[in-house]
Amino acid sequence: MSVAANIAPEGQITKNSSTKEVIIGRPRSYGIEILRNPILNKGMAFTLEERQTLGLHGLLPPALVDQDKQVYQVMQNFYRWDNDLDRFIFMIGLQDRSEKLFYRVITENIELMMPIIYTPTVGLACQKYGMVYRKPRGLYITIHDLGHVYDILCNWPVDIVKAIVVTDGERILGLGDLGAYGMGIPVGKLSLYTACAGIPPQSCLPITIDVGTNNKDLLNDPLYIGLRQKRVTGPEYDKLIDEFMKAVVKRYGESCLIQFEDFGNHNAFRLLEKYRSHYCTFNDDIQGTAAVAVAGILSSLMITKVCLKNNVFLFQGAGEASIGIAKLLVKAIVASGQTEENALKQIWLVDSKGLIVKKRPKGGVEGEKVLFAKDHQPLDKLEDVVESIKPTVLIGAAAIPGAFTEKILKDMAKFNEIPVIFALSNPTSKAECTAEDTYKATDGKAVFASGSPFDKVELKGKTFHPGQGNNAYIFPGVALAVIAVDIRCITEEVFLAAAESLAKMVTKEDLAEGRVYPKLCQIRSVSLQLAEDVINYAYNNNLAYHYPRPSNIQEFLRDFIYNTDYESYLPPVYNWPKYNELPINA
Ligand SMILES: O=C([O-])CC(=O)C(=O)O
Ligand SMILES: [Mg+2]
Repeated sequence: MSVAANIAPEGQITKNSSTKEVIIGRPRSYGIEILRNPILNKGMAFTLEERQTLGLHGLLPPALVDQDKQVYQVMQNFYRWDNDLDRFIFMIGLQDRSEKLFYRVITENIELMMPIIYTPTVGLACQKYGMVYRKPRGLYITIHDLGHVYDILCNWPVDIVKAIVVTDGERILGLGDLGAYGMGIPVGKLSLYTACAGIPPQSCLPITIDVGTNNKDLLNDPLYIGLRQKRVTGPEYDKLIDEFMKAVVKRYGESCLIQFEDFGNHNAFRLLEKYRSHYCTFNDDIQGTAAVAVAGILSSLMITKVCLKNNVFLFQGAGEASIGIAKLLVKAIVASGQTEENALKQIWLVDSKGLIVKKRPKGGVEGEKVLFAKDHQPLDKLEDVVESIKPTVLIGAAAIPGAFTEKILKDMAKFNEIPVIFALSNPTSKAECTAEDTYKATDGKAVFASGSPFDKVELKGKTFHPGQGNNAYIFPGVALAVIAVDIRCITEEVFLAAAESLAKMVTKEDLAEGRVYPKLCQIRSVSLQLAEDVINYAYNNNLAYHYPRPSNIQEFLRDFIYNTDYESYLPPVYNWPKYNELPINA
């Protein structure tokens, strides 16, 4: 018998499935539901009046614990765990219990928490998602749901969603195909929407599109939570994505932002080109990463003092990140007054077949790579390429750990007074080299940044501060701008504006310490400033639909920002006359 069938009108005696006669009518109190709802739950911070009014009295221990003390209690628990995966599970548990407390803890301890709820730990959590999974968070749309995607979106209990992060799990960080286990990424990215840019969590929706996985380990994993089949590709895949895009607009309107995350290379570029001018969408791995890397390059040139047009850029990898960065870099070079032709000459790429040159013995050059193919003899090994073209800036984004060998790092220091080395692959285990390797091999001369965090390095009595060139400096601020002023077409120039904004926020002190990004502990104020700069760019270039243009953008944004303070659930006190003094109707 269904639960609904058991519920009788208030006070009526009925029978439940266990034949005992009980009063089942409307429960006297829904208080327990409030405690079970992470959006409403304040735990022991409910006041005595609230406990009595809401039917919570007796359901909680008698002590009152305000939010400050709850934060202290959370942190005490957090430090008890001796590994990051347990800390991740603990924090997700908190998110499931009390959303406001979760975001207060994350926001106030962002430097400590980001490596847990985001890269690198989120990567490990995705690899073990079958074990980590506790409660539903986000939507799963599978290839078998073709024709019903809108109905699934209608099952999401929130009617106003402003932003979706979607993955199909094919290339989760640098870890490859994790199928439905990839859900950790949209969830983690959206947590940063709130923690870094104050976007209310209720307006965010994580989605995993499950078309199967080609990861044999997962197909044999008894805990796997996704479809146990090979990836569906081709027209059927495209049909599902197309239906998904249309269903989002039907359910949430054309202003709903759709952030693509961790799709395979072949789909990422294709889908971005297909949808970018008709939908409010961007690809974080192509465009977000591009903006953060270009920002890092612009600020590292403040240290090296080599002007943009005199640099030689070499990319290890020619996938989403490398091509995205290379293309945005061309725009940055052109914006500094050079021709596109000259800008392209400065940028070299290496893929799995070696240096990208026009005539390759091992097959041709395709797609976006064609732009960057050079008239040069083919070279297979990165070491030979570095020796031959002598880059000033070396960027890794192909998830090949150790790709930047000691010889390469030493050569970079030989060819440049201050070499710039970015090991951007995630998580930490996939970085092309470590911060320590870099500083040691270059005798502390290099400017270094990585996608996932590295600790500071002590060398010969000096302290080096590696920067974290992660798109987390970009996507929350861009998303806030997009949502706040209704930007419906997110152009490449928006990301250039974001990159310039981020580079501008790097201070002289940061540069003096070799840091090419603002300190991570400032990421919240950085994201808000970046949002403001993007909003100004959008209004100046007719991209914002929100009308009229706010006169004070900071004040305007403040209205949007999620507040982690608990609200009172008691009714407001009205200034009415006493009831017995009210005139009585004749
Ligand atoms: O998630 C991150 O840390 C950065 C990113 O988008 C990726 O590596 O795919
Ligand atoms: Mg990504």
